[in-house]
Amino acid sequence: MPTMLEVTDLGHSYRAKDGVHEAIGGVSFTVDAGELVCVVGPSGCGKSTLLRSIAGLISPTRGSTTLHGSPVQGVPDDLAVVFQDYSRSLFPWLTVQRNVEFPLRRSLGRAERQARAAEALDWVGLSGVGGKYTWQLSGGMQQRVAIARALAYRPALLLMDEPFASVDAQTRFELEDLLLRVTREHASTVLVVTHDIDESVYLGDRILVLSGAPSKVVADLTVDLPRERDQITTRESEAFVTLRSETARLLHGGRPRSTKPVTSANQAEDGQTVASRWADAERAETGRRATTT
Ligand SMILES: Nc1ncnc2c1ncn2[C@@H]1O[C@H](COP(=O)(O)OP(=O)(O)OP(=O)(O)O)[C@@H](O)[C@H]1O
Repeated sequence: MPTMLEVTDLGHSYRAKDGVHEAIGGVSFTVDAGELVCVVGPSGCGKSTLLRSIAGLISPTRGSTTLHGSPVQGVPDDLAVVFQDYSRSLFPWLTVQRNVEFPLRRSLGRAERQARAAEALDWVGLSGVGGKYTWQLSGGMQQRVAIARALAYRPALLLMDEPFASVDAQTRFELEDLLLRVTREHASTVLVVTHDIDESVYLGDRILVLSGAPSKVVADLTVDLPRERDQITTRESEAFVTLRSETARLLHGGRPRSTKPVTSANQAEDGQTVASRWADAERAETGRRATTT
């Protein structure tokens, strides 16, 4: 499969009251067309910053991103983002149908826009609710509207930032299955940021494990599970349990089991160096938070 996304030595620093805070410390990876890649990392390591940089919403302080070969400078036309907080990303004064049509208003005529929105609502099982307002729907249904809106746009890359963190556990499972079904049916390329290790294994073709800030890729794990997944049998399988443990171990500063570099694109780092820097960063972050609260 051709490379859809190429992130090279991406770094971002914020100006803070007490100086400069380096959130991302030089991250490199690629995502092939049709892949679903999950990004996990400790809280505050810069996952959202990474996603916002890839989306062109902020300018990284170093490195570069290309989307199907074109440098990302500003928000690319063929990219869609789904955020955790659906209540802030959907417009309460528009109907569900109009919300889904909204990003298409400049690129398509009315009839085609309506057809695309209706089709996307059908993909997410919401064909009957196009005339309702978003506030008349449950949280899970609202997030399905947000997913439909992103898919109707037919993006080259779908970015998702903790997309299911605001719904209850049962709805989360349903939305995970919905995402797997619709993105596979449409061969979508997806990058999902999540803090949930189980979710990263359940959804991903690959998992990128980030260190604490300034974050780096400490492991690029291939999810060796059948593409057809099931909330019960997949989660019970030995391969799932093993990969979940390995991801958790790496997240808590364990050394990558492999002695070879974690990704060909990532600057090779010694696992011990990463682990100890991670612990240092977490201690610094805890101290920083304690002094600011
Ligand atoms: N606009 C900003 N200005 C200054 N610092 C920021 C800004 N946004 C984020 N940060 C800091 O950058 C670091 C990374 O934040 P980010 O939200 O990207 O992390 P995260 O891994 O997504 O966090 P979480 O898992 O808690 O959602 C944090 O220390 C955060 O406080």
